[in-house]
Formats: sequence, C-alpha cells, structure tokens
Amino acid sequence: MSENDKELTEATESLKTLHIAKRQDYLQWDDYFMATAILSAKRSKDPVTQVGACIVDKHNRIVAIGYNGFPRDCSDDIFPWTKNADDALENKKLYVVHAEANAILNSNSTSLVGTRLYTTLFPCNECTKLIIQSGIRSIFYISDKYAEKSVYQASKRMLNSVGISYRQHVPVKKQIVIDFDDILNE
Ligand SMILES: O=c1ccn([C@H]2C[C@H](O)[C@@H](COP(=O)(O)O)O2)c(=O)[nH]1
Ligand SMILES: [Zn+2]
Repeated sequence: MSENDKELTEATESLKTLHIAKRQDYLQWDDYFMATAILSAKRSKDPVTQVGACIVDKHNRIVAIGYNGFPRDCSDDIFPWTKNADDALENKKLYVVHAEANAILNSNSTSLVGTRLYTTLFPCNECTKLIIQSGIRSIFYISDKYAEKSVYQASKRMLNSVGISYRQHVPVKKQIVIDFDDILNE
C-alpha cells in the first residue's frame, strides 16, 4: 500500500470513528416520491382501490399531491362507494375525483410543464387527458391491474401518440416502515 493510500485509509477510518460518515440507507428520489403517493392513497375511503398521486418538478420538488375521493363537501357517508349497483346513480364512478385529477387541481396554479407524475395506479383515459393538457412529461406507476380495459388502452394510445413516457416503478427499497416511535427514539 502506498503512503498516499495509507493516509486515505486512516482518514476514512477516523471519519468512521467520528461517526460523521454519510448515511447509506436513505431513500432514493423515485422511492421517496412513490412512497409519498402511497401515503397519500392511504387517505382514500375507496373500499376497493386507494389511489395516490404525487407530481414533482425538475428540481425534485413536490408540487402537488392527490388521492381518489368525492368532491369537496360531497359527504363520504352520503355518496355511494358501491361499484356494481343496478341503479347507475348509486355507483361511485359518477362521483369520484381521481387521484391524478385531484393532484393536478391541487397544484395551486403552479405550472406543471415538464413535471413527473408518480401514481399508484396507471392513469385512466380521463386522467391521461388532463396529464397531457397540463404538460406532465413522464409517468411512474405501480399497478396496471386494469390494463386489459379499453379505458386504459386508450390512455396508452394517447400517451404513445404525444410521447409522454410511462414506466412501472421498480423500488430500490421494497418496504418502508413508518413507526412514529422511531422519531422519539432517535
Ligand atoms: O386513473 C385513475 C383510475 C381510477 N382511479 C380511482 C377511481 C376509483 O375510486 C378507483 C377504482 O375503483 P375500482 O373499484 O378498483 O374500479 O380508483 C383513480 O384515482 N385514478
Ligand atoms: Zn383517472
């Protein structure tokens, strides 16, 4: 080992002893934004599919968050969460604001041009129209469970046509545990 290498090793060791070496287990950006979308989804009262969305600008700043739910002041206890009721008016579909739409609406007039969307569910055709119109440039999703439905095929048709990229997020960390007590014990 050269004299230089020795000095370098000693310096690294002393940094370790001083406990000032950088933490290695921090969240990567994409996991962080997808986890934010997942956390947002936890707010949804939908008994079947909770969806969360998080929009991020080119500086990695979160500019908007949303989840699927009824419009403001339309009570979760009055409007129906039913999916296949015979009476069309009793189906949630007619009332729910989708997570991506809510995120776009929550962006507080900030421009979304060039932003990225992290969503727990691949966006439907209606959300895709809003995504295109608002200037979002790329989409990361987790579930594509309705891929065979024409609504979702229409999304892909539009996204392919306008060149908005979409890809399934592969997490670096498979599990992120939130334990409130961890903060107290730090
Ligand atoms: O782009 C989308 C598509 C769907 N959602 C919401 C709408 C509903 O609340 C659920 C889907 O319910 P299912 O019972 O699984 O059909 O997801 C959304 O937010 N964004
Ligand atoms: Zn939608």
